[in-house]
Amino acid sequence: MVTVRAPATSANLGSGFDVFGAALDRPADVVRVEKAERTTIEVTGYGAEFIPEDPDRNTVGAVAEALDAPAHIRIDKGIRPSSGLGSSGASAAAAALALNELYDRGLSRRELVPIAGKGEATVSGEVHLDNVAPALLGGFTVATDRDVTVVDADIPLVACLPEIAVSTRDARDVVPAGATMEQLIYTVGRAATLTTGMCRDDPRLVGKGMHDRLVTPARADLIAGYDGVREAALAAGATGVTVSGAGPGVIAACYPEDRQDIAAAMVNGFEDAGVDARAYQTKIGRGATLYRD
Ligand SMILES: Nc1ncnc2c1ncn2[C@@H]1O[C@H](COP(=O)(O)OP(=O)(O)O)[C@@H](O)[C@H]1O
Ligand SMILES: N[C@@H](CCOP(=O)(O)O)C(=O)O
Repeated sequence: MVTVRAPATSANLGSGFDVFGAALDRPADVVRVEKAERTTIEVTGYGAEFIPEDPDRNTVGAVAEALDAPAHIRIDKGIRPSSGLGSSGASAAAAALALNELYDRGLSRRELVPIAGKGEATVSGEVHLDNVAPALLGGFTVATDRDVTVVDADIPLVACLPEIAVSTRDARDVVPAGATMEQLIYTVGRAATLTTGMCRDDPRLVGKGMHDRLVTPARADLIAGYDGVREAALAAGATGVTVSGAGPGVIAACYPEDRQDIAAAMVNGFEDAGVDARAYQTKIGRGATLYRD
């Protein structure tokens, strides 16, 4: 039996739609695999009642197929589905690493990124690697269709998860079809600022670079209370706040000493809008961890 813990991830980080991603220190999914004649899936944990066990509809099914690695796959969800914290991607990444080990496929973590991406595509409708890349490789990742660049950044974060669901598929429908030259210049400036901040472990630059005028405003409309939560987090010391992935999670960058106040401010901000929420005080963390029993 092989067991893998794969972390939650926050994709986009505002200015890096479908490209930037960060592994979070917590929460995480745990996936256990055993060889079997055909793939079967069992799901327990946070939000398990909303996750199909049919291999054609669970992200791990496509991964098992792509690796030609039929298995009994047990998923213990630590990351709520439809959260914006890369829940579906974490399971796919964990399954890719676990099945690669179980069947001695010999693929590197980088080679497993597009395979895990196939699993992610079964639920979001399109391939995007910005969750599975950090889930497998850790750190801050810049994922394009050709390559993934990893920065082992050390940035404190607060991820706040309201008790509402937004599916990635639906949130992709509100993404604008195009951009003006002015919007492109603004986005490139912010993305470059964020990347520089990651390379320097500088929360101020990372927060500044999270600001986005293109995709985030459309998605913020799907999250009850978003504007109030953002204002509250900034007032409590956050250096930047944006929608995590496709939402409804909201992510804030900060200095370590402000993390607790920011977490409380964000939860209160959602409460003011009549929405229950929980906050994770976290930081950029490592990629999936493999255990062989
Ligand atoms: N292993 C899995 N873990 C989480 N969600 C899954 C999994 N397999 C399929 N799903 C489905 O994927 C959807 C959630 O994925 P998505 O909308 O991308 O949100 P998230 O940000 O949580 O990844 C839900 O409809 C859920 O039922
Ligand atoms: N780039 C994707 C990321 C979706 O992340 P998730 O955590 O919400 O699955 C998008 O923005 O659609």
